[in-house]
Order: sequence, then structure tokens, then C-alpha cells
Amino acid sequence: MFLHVRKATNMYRLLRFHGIYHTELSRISERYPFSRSLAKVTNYLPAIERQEYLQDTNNDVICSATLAQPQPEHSMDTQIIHSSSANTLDCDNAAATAEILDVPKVRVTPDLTMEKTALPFEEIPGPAILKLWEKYWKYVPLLGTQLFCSLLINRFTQGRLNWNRNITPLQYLFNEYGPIVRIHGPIAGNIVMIHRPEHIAEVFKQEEDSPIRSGIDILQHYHLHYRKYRLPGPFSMQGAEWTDVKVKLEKPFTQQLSQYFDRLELTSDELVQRIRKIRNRQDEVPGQFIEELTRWSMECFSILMFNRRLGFLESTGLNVASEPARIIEALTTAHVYLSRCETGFQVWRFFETPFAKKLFGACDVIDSVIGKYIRQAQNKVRHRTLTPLDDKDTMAEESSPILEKILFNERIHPDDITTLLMDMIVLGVQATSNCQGFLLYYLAKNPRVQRKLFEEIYPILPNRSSTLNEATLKSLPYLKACLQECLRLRPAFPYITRVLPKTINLHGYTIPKGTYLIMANQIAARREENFEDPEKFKPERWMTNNDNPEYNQEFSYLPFGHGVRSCLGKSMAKMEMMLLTAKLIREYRIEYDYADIGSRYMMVNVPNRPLRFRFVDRD
Ligand code: HEM
Repeated sequence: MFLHVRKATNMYRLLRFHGIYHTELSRISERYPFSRSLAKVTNYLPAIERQEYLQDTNNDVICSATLAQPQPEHSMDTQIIHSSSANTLDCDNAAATAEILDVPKVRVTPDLTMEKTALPFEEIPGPAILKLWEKYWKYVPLLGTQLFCSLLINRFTQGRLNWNRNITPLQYLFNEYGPIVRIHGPIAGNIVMIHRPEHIAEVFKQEEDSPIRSGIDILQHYHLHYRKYRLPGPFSMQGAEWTDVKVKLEKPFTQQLSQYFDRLELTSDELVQRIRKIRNRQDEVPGQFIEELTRWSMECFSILMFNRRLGFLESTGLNVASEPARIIEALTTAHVYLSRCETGFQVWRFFETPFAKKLFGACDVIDSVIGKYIRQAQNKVRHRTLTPLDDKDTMAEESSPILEKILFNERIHPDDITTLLMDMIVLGVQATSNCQGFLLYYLAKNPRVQRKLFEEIYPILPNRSSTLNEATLKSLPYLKACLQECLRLRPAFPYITRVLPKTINLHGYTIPKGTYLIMANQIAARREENFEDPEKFKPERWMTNNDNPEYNQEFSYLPFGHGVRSCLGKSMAKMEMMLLTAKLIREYRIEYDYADIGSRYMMVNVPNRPLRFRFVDRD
């Protein structure tokens, strides 16, 4: 009896997977009385349904999840039983499968009620992690924050998602459950994860004026509750509040860049020179070379924002008490503790934990520096408004730094600017320096690519003293391709998140409006379907002409996100990285002799080993 019910249950689930429910089932069974399996299903229907109900209410989706392995087209025109469907049974046994295959291959003529419909949201495969604690613990690094939110906080924060991501468990989930995975907490907070470009495209197609995505709660807490500012920060602001600010920031952030080109180039030259000072007799730089890149990235940021070179790359090294040294120390500390506070259970929500204290202390240092330069800019702007402008001053005003522009022209409140700049430093500057680290690594590991890049750069920079300009930088397609390829393999942010603004069908499932979606951008960019030899660093793949694109890259490659919520610092970061790479490759042959470097997720992807490059002089 037990075995019969089990076999019949499998059959019942398979039919349900194909969209055939109770009433249809009875009807089909009447029409095909010779089908033993169908008869079994109908005989044991009450028992099965009771069991299914219990399972549903228990939230145990292990069986139904595997049963509902994605089958994109659920056509009722297809034979209801066929071998590929049988393969989808994960929790069946051989006998049950044989029994299913016994069923005559019946073509069911659909009636209107049996039309191709998307499967309900609850059928999306995924782990019932909160039910199975031993499974749950494995996901803590990935989901801790979200689950905690889901359990305790989500309802009270209007569903703001906070999320700690780690690539390995996510890949595991896709391997286990297919291209669309649902994770559900018992109280609130369903998350759906996807990686296929066509699914990502469908999500972005729904995007409206003010897309919502996950924020960074600890930074939001710092701004709103610890410092009592008005804004939660650029990554956590949502809706019209953020759209208004972003519109004001976009113009100065993109159009003002050109005027800083020369100074950004000088900063690259400074790092080129500094490498001579810090490398050893084997031309190898110290293991903490990533810190040098952070200094370079921070110097670029200060030039662009404050119109100042703060001296992060002083060739004589930094005095520990100096402002640049304190900023770098604070930035490194903030990065470490930001990542720790966002990981796992967010105990800081209940009391100020030691990690939160360290983070807030580091943020205070950055906050005071930003505050100082904002006050200076305010004084300058005040002075300018009191003094009538002559022609020279008009020019000066036009070329004034981004900070003055957003204070003066856009009239953004100083406190709000502090909040914006803080998050950009903590995440944007870190993203740039770590991506740059990966780019140098890939060049060091691929001498053929490096040689080809040098051959492209050399005619533009024939002498050590030669300089670049925006036009010549843009005339280096192979350099751009190298950067693109690096961002494909190691995007700073491996996931992009959105809250779905409308109900959609994805992969044959209904995804309701309001669902949190994780789009696994890094996984998409490393799949064979989307990129040939996906694990190889092959900049050539980006050199194909646009009329004949080798790949449909648009939604399988999103290192800066997409749409209105895409990265604000994209142009800035790309210009800085291309400039520095061109200068370094002109000057040095870069080598790396140690174990392969992978990435670790610390709110941004960071190299998991020291960047002990050798910088060997070319001339
Ligand atoms: C290589 C360096 C960088 C990479 C790969 C990168 C990537 C990203 C990504 C993937 C997003 C999310 C986009 C989305 O959800 O669609 C983002 C958002 C953002 N980035 Fe960047 N970023 C970089 C550098 C920077 C820099 C240097 C800044 C600022 C100085 C910056 C400022 C921002 C801001 C403010 C947002 C939030 C935009 C919004 O929500 O509308 N980023 N970035």
C-alpha cells in the first residue's frame, strides 16, 4: 500500500508539474481507464493530496523542487508522459519510473482550462533552508543577512533587502536546482536567483523610472542613526528620493571628467615612479601591493571630487599621522568591518557590536575628511557668490570641482553630499582598486596579451615622457578589450539585485511583483553558452566588429549593472583604469610567479592572494 501511494504520488506530481490538476486528472483517468498508473493516482488521490498538503504546509520543497526541475515549455500538446519528464524525477525510484514509462503514450487534447499556463511561484525549485537546519548553516555566509531580515526585520523595513553574497554557494544552488532558484523564509522574503541572459533581460525589461534594489544596511544605519544624517546613502536610497539626487550627480560625474584627465595621468605617473621605490632587487613589489592601488584610486577620487591631490602616493612614503595615511588606514578598516557586519546574522541591529564600532570609527575618520573639504568648498562658493564674477572667474566656476558643482549648482545639502561621498569611497574606490589588481594579474599571467597590448600602446607613448589625452586613450581598442575581459571574469560586484516591479513569467514560472531577484552576473559571464572558452582571458573576443557580434553580450555581461540604477562611477573608473594600465605597460613588463589568484567576496570581489608582481623595466 505504502509503495503504491509513493508511486502514485510521483505520478501525481509529474502531472501537476505539467499543469494537470485534480479535476483534469479525474477526467483523463475516466477517458483512459486502461492506464494503471493513472488509475493509481486517482485511487490514492485523497491520500496523496493530504500528503502533498502536509508537505506544502511544512515548507519542505525538496521533493517538489526536484520534481519541478525547469522545463521551459510546458506545452499541453506534448505527450504527458515521456522519458525526459521521467528524468526530472529526483526522489523517485527505478520501479516508479518504470511504472510511469508503462503508461501508454497518450496525447491529451487540451481544452481551454488546460492551456499552457505558468507554474505557480511556489513550484520554483529551491532549498527549504529554514526547515532543514543542517542545510541552512551551509548557507549562512551567503544568506545570513537576508534570512535574518526575512525572519525578523523585513516586515518592519518595508522589505529592504540586505544581502551578503558569495559566489560558491550560489553556483551550487544553480547546479542543484536549475537556472531559476527560489529561496524562501518562513515569514517573509522570497528571493529568486537567475543567471540566464534572457531571464535577466526580461527582468530589466520591466524596469521603471525608479528601480529598487538591495541596500547596504550597516552603512544606512551609520548615516541615519549613528550620524543622524538625512539620507541612507546612494546604495540604499530608493525611489524618487534617489532618482532626484542621481539626476543631479550624473552630469558632473560624467561631463566634468575630461578636465581632470591631465591630473589623473599625473597620478598614474606617480604610481609608476613609486613602484621603482617599493620593488625589491628582483623587481618584486611587496605583497600588500593592493594598498598601493587603493592609494592610487583614492588619489584619483580626491582629484575628481575635491580638486586636490592629497599625496596618497608620496614617493617618500606616508607619515602615519598624516591625513592620507589616516584615510587609507580608515578605508582599509572600513572595508574589512563593513564586510563582516554584512555577513551572517546582523547582531549590530540589537547593540553596537565590536565590529560595528570599528566600522563606525573608521567611517568617522572618512566623514571628518569629507566634512573638511565640503566646508572649504562652501567657503569658496560663498566667497564667489559675494564677489561679482569677471570673465576669469566665470571660467574658474565652469571648471570648478565636482564637489563645488553639486554644492553650488545642484544645491545638494552638505550632509547629503557627505553621505554620498562616503559610500562612494568605501565601495567605489575599493571596487576600482581591486578590479585594477585583477587586470594587472591577468596581464601578468598572459604574456602574449601583454605583448600585444604593449605593441598597441608604444606608438602612442613612444617615450617615457610622452603623454596621453582622451582621444589617444580612446584609440586603444585592445586596452579597452583587456579591461572588458577582466571585468567579465572578475566583476567587482558578482550580483545585481532588483525588486520586481511587475508580475512576470520566467522559465515557465510566475514571479510575482515585489519579489527580490538576484541576477548572478558573474556566473552568466562565465558560462559556455554565453562566452566561448569562458574561463580564458581572451581580450580578442571583444574586438569583433559590431555588425557581427560574436556573442549576445548585453545581458550576460553587466559589470556596471544596467539601466537607471547602473553604476554612477562607470566612466570615472574606466578612464582611471585604462590610463594607469597604459602607463604601467609602457614602462614595465609585468610578471607573476606564484599560485593562481582567485577572488574572495568582501562586498566587492578582492584578490585572494597577495599581488606580488614583478615590474621589470622595458627600456
Ligand atoms: C571598476 C569599478 C566599479 C565597478 C565594477 C562598479 C560597479 C557597480 C555596479 C555593478 C553597481 C550596481 C549597478 C546596478 O545595480 O545596476 C554600481 C553602483 C554604483 N556605483 Fe559603481 N562600480 C565601480 C566604481 C565606482 C566608482 C569609482 C564610483 C564612484 C565614485 C561608483 C559609484 C557607484 C554608485 C553611486 C552606485 C549606485 C548607483 C545607483 O544605485 O543608481 N562606482 N557600481
